[in-house]
Amino acid sequence: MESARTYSAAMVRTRVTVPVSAGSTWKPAEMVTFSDLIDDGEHIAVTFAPLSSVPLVRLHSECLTGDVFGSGRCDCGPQLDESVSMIADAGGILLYLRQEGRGIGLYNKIDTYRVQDELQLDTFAANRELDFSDDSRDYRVAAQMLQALGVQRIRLLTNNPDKQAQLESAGIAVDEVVPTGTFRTAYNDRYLRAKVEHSGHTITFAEEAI
Ligand SMILES: Nc1nc2c(ncn2[C@@H]2O[C@H](COP(=O)(O)OP(=O)(O)OP(=O)(O)O)[C@@H](O)[C@H]2O)c(=O)[nH]1
Ligand SMILES: [Zn+2]
Repeated sequence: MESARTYSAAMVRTRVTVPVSAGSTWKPAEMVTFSDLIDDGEHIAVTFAPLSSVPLVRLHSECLTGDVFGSGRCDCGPQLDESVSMIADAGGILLYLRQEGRGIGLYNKIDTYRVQDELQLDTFAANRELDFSDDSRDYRVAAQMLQALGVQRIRLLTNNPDKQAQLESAGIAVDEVVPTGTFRTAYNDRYLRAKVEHSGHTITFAEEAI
């Protein structure tokens, strides 16, 4: 991967409008693809009008098990639904980043699930058990996508401080961080607590039993 200073500008490749189901209605969304992204991934931007000069933006890392199949082991599916609704209402951009398993890929993530179950490890310890780093995601590609869309300042929808830090290092001004909801279940409670302990996510836990 090229360094932050030397990567070339990405360009918009194709824009198409599709109707997207958001809440109880359909909203037109533009699906945008790119050329010359630094990691050669097929990342996609989904934009909803109106786009203000400081749009609401979500960087969502791919999670096939949660986003598509509704797995309750994580909070990705409900976070994605919430993001689409909020951005469809307010206008803004969802960057759907093909960073499955915090960057290690789908099969490796499922291997870490097996290790979590067999050795009673949390999500980060299981990565290390299989010789992966805690989190291999590089968000410079998201900065490139925003710059290709002409966006320099954003309101960022996340609980993950690393997304803000990496975007700012790559030249995107984060004027405000908007927290996502807390989508806690009996199945993902340990996963959410590990995110707070290991990567400093700001997640508020209600005290009631689940
Ligand atoms: N390696 C690994 N990856 C996981 C596990 N559970 C979920 N993931 C991945 O974690 C990522 C979560 O992505 P996001 O929801 O965008 O990021 P986040 O760090 O939780 O930050 P915010 O949701 O923005 O607060 C996805 O790529 C999932 O596939 C796990 O147990 N192991
Ligand atoms: Zn997930």
